[in-house]
Amino acid sequence: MPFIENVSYSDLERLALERLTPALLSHGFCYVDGLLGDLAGSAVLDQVMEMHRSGQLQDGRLAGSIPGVSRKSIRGDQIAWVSGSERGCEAINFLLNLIDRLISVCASRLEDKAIRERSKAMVACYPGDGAGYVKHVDNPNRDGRRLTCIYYLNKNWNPKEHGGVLRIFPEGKPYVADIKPLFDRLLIFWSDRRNPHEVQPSYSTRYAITVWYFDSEERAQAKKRFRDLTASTEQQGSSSS
Ligand SMILES: O=C(O)CCC(=O)Nc1cc2ccccc2cn1
Ligand SMILES: [Mn+2]
Repeated sequence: MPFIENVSYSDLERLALERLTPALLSHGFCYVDGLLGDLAGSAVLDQVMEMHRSGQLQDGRLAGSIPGVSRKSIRGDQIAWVSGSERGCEAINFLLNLIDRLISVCASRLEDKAIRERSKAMVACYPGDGAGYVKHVDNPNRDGRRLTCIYYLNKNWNPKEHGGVLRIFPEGKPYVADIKPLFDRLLIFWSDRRNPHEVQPSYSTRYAITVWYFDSEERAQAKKRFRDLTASTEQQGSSSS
């Protein structure tokens, strides 16, 4: 299905240079509305809704379980990881390519030039049962994730009625930033301790697609630490058995 590329590269480049990069450097986060336009944005929404309808979204996992604390009270999202090449993800793939182009223009001017790779896309749905996501930092311990990019898909979202606001608590700043998860809105922020954030309880179905861009050096070091850790635990395991 051919998509109308409603933003030429120059628009995209201008958006990245004149708005996204300065905001990331001064505030540490920024968002853009009307990224794809209604036609392409709705095509992405339709594909996400079909994934939800067909049961492809599963409960988000926690790093560790806490006895007596229900997972849903910490994070109530249902997720699926997609590369974009799957059948039925063509519009999602179009979105990911556009965000890749935006970030590659930004990366050439941001504090580190090593933003070269990204995660798969995490398609997320908060089912609207009052679940949210407690305050957290995406990358508290240098796992390689540098930028968090979240594309929201929620038409006619009214926070007074539906909640679901993403609240960012910028480190060291006297204010918080309340971001409504509005349709065709792209939010970008530094993934590390500069941006603790929470999703407030959502009372309507709330869809979003997230990708994380890695700093290649930090990612390589994190992978090495993980390899060393698993090697040493296996060694201990074999020596104690
Ligand atoms: O939907 C939003 O507005 C943001 C939700 C959010 O922070 N999701 C999220 C999801 C995550 C999944 C795995 C690992 C870390 C994660 C960190 N954050
Ligand atoms: Mn997060």
